[in-house]
Order: sequence, then structure tokens, then C-alpha cells
Amino acid sequence: MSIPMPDQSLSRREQWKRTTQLLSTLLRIYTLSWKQARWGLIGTALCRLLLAIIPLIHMYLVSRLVNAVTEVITAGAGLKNVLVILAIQTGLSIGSAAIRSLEQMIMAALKLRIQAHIEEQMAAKSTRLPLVYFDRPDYYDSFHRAMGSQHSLILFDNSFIVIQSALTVIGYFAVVISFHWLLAVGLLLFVIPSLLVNMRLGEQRFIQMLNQTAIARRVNYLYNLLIGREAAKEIRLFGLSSHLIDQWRSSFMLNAKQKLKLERKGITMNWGVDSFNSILSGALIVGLAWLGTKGRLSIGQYVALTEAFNAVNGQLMSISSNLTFMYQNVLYAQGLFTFLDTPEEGAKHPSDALPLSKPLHKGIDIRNLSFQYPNQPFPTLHQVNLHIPPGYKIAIVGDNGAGKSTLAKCILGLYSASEGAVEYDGVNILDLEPADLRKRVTAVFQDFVRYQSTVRDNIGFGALDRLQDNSWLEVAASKSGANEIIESLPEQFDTMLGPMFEGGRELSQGQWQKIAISRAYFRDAELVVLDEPTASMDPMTEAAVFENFLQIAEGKTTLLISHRLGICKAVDHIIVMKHGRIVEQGTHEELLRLGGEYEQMYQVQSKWYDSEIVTV
Ligand SMILES: Nc1ncnc2c1ncn2[C@@H]1O[C@H](COP(=O)(O)OP(=O)(O)OP(=O)(O)O)[C@@H](O)[C@H]1O
Repeated sequence: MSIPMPDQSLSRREQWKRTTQLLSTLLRIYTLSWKQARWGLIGTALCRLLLAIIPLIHMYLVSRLVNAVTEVITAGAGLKNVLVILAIQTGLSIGSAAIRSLEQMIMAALKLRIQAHIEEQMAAKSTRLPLVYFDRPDYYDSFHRAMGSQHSLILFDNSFIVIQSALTVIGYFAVVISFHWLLAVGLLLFVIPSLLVNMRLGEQRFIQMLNQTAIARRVNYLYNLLIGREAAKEIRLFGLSSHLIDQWRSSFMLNAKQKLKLERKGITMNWGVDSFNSILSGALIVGLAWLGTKGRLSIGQYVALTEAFNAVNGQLMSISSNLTFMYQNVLYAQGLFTFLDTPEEGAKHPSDALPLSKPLHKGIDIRNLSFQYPNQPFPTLHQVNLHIPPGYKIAIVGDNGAGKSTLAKCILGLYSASEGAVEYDGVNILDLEPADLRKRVTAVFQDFVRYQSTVRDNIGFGALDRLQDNSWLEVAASKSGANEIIESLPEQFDTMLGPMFEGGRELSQGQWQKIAISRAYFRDAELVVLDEPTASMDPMTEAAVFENFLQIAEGKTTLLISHRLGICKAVDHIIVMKHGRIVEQGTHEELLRLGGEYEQMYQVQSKWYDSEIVTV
């Protein structure tokens, strides 16, 4: 996920490579813009072409006007010519303003369209990337850079300005060169220092952005923590506000100081360039006066050329600043494209995927499965082997951090094995079409999502094709016990949940959990994974949910992760995990007889409840 860094110490060959990389990025930006908004681009290009010609006509008119006024004053000619030229000039100004407005309107629409396209691409890309990316800091750095680079794709505006200004300048040059070639060379000198200085600055800003990404993310994280809901309770309870604000300020200032240093450097360098240009401008005017003394200029021509110099100066500055902007943005766009090009490992093309029999015949096999998180020094799962026959109910128990959830996520195909394999009916999970697999599995995780949306969405997201089917929604809700909550809500399935939007009803943790379980049931999948689904429920509800769960899980393959061992009596098989390995397995009675880890855990829990834990 790294972006090529601009570096002055590159060899010729490397510099050439970098230049071609920049050009291909530029080409990609244009291609993308063309595909998204070709008519808008054509319209803008036409407007810019007209705007490029208008200053030249204006220059010609100024020259004619000054000569006509001179004739009125010196030879007593009538005002007719003067008035006609003035009328044309006024018309030209009105026309030029109208073209500019039209171009702005088209541009506003174009920008929105391209912005929408890029944001959609980024969101879609994030959802396609393997889950493991979300455990990698470099993914967040890359995403952060890409987010900051979204506007870098709107370059066509600047390209058009450059072309428009270049056309105007070429026109002026053609006129100026006919008086003296030195004047044209002088004009050209306006642009070179400014271009070099600003491209260098653009490069340095870009490198700074790359280097500051990690701290900028920390600044955002701390700020969102301070203003968000997630930490609001604890910030107040533990009095964390000043401490977190101090942390935020010091990170913010670290980046701000570096930015300020670079800005100061930029301002000073640009002051130098401006001074050079002022001197050059004076020298050119002297050159014009000299031509006048040689009788090679009329007054009208002198006035028009002086005006042309100022105009050309402005146009060249505009070319320089737009080229600089484009250069800097092409560098930034590389960040965006790097993110969009991130390989989607494990994603199978439907035509390469193997089919999955329905229902499963042999079940699920986990063979020598090891898994290591990218930010962990050691594997979390070691050489796990397990056979899950179809329709079996398996409970996974073990200490905190034993690897239970990780194993479940590997079985669901959310994480790919570092070694070994997960097989569905003998087919490696990596050879299945991900969408096909998803239809066959469902899960409730410990950190389930509370969608700030309607009850319908919160349950219906489990199977979008049945989102509007109230009878299915009712069945799913009654299986988790969420039906009673929903009946008490003002608009039942269409009630907004959560406090973030107007009219939203907040639920308790346990009520949210029931809604999440309904969502998992709503999918009607063959494999159901429940990762501590009842942690926030009261004991009565928990018993009822388990009872329901076992009923509806009849015939389905079920993986249940729970610290409450009472449920284990009712499952077909229990596996006990420790330090990422399966250390014991068997039925409840077998494991009690074994007198190992399971028996110890069970004794500890039995003491707490002083009797049977759960009655199912
Ligand atoms: N996203 C992650 N990135 C890096 N390491 C992780 C991640 N999730 C879990 N781990 C590590 O993997 C180990 C196993 O975690 P896992 O969540 O699978 O355990 P668990 O048995 O489900 O624990 P618990 O009972 O507390 O839910 C832990 O030591 C944890 O530090």
C-alpha cells in the first residue's frame, strides 16, 4: 500500500520511471473523468476555448479604440468609430461573463459527479477488502491518504485553464514577437522561476502529507473520541477530558509546526519570485518605450502592448500555479489509486469458483489450521483440527483470548488461514465464491452492529431480498424474543432505532442483542455462529433464547461460543480451547469425567450458581 516518494537523489532511469508513473496517473485521471462526465467536459472545453480567444479580440479592440480616440482629439474626427468599438467591447464583456457563468455551472455539476463516483469507489473497495486489512495500521494510513486525495482527481478544470491560458499566451506571443523577439523571451522568463519554485513546494507538501499521515490519524481519532458517543460516558466518569485534549493538542501541534515551517518557506520563496517578476516587468516596459522612441510603435499599440504584458503576466502566473496544482494533485492521486488498487486477496471470480452442494453432505473440516493476525508477533490459532458434521451443534469454550472468536471467523471465511485449510464438503473455502458462501452462513458477533436505522433494516439486513416481508420479520423477531420489544414501539418495524437521528428509540444492550440475533435468524442459513449472543441478557431471557435457539437450530449446523457452560449440556459436541489450540473435546459428560480444563471451569461456575446453571 505504499506510494512512490518523490526524491531528488534519483538516478536518471528512476526519474524517468517516476515521470512515466506520474504521466500514467494523469492519464488515468483524465480517462476516469472522461468516462464519468464526457458531455460536461466537452462543454467546459468549448467555454474555455471561447474564453481563450476573447482577450486577443479585446487587445485588438483596445488598440483600435486608443487610435480612434487619438484621431478624435488630434484630427477632430467624429465619435462614431469610438462608440462602435465601445459597444463591441461591452458586448464582448457581457458575452465573456455569460460564458464564464455557464462554465462554472457545468463545472459544479462535474465536480459533484466525479466526487460521488470516487466516494462510491472507495466505499465499495473498503467493503471488498479482506477483513484482515482492518487489523493493519497501514490500511488505515492508506485509507486516510485516499480520503484526503479525493479532490485531487478534479484536475480537468486546471487542465482547461492551462490550455486556455496557453492559447491566449501564444496569441499574445505572436503579436509581441512581431515587434521584437527579446520581448517574447522576457515574457517567458516570468513563468520559469515561479513554476520551479512551486513544483518543488508541491512535492515537499506531498512528502509532508505522507510522513504526517499516522499522526494526522491519531489527531482525528482523539478528536472523534472527544466528541463522539462511544467514549462520552467514560470521559465524564473518569474525568479524561483535559488529558485527552492535551494529547490531541500535542499531536495536532506536532504536525501543525511542520506545516507552518513549510508554509513560511513557501511564502518567502514566492516573495523572491514576485520581486524578480516586478523587476522583469519594469525592464519590459522600458523595452517598449525604447521601441516607441525608434518609431516602431503607435500610441494605440504601446497601450495595447502594455496591457498585453500585464495580461500575459497574469496568464503565465495562472499557467504556473495550475501546473503546480496539477503536479501536486497527481502525486496525491497516486495515494487514492494505490488504495483503489489494493489487491482483494482471496476474492474468487465466479467463473473460477467451485460449487457448494446444498445442503452440505460431509460438513465442515478444519485441517491443521493456523492463523496469525498481521499485527501480532505469534499465531493466534495453532494447528487446529476439527470435523463438524452437518446439523451438529458444537459449543466452543475456553478462557478469554483462547482464540474462540478467531476460529469462528476463519470458519465463516472472514479470515483466511495462514496455514492449513477450512473445507466445506471437501472444498477449500478459498475455492468457493464468497457470495455463495455468505448465503449459507449467518452469525451474531459479540460486537454486533447497532444500525441507526429502522427495526426493519436492523433485522432485514440479514437477508435483503426479504426486507419488506413482514411475516418473515415477525418469525425472526419471535425466535429471539425481540417481538415484545417491537410491539411496544410506536411504528413497530418502521420505528427508527438509536439516538443518532430524529425520532430514534434507544434500546438497552440486551434488547439490541435480541435484534441482532433476529437478524442472524432472518438469513435462514445452514451454518449459524453465535459468538456470546446472550452476554447482556437477564438469566430468564437467556434461558428462553437458548431454548429457542436449540429449537430453530434443529437440522442446522451450529457453532456456539459462550462462557456459560450450562448450554453445553444440550449440544452434541464441546471443544475446549486454550492458547489457540483445542485441548479437550467431547460431550458434557465425557469432559466432566476427563477431569481437565472443562471440568475445572464447570466446577467454578457451579459454585457461583450453586446448582444447575441453565434449565433447557
Ligand atoms: N483483530 C485482532 N487483531 C489482532 N489480534 C487480535 C485481534 N482479535 C483478537 N486478537 C488476538 O487474538 C487472540 C484471541 O482472540 P479471540 O477474540 O479469538 O479470543 P476469544 O477466545 O474469543 O476471547 P474472548 O473469550 O475474550 O472473547 C487474543 O490474544 C487477541 O489479542
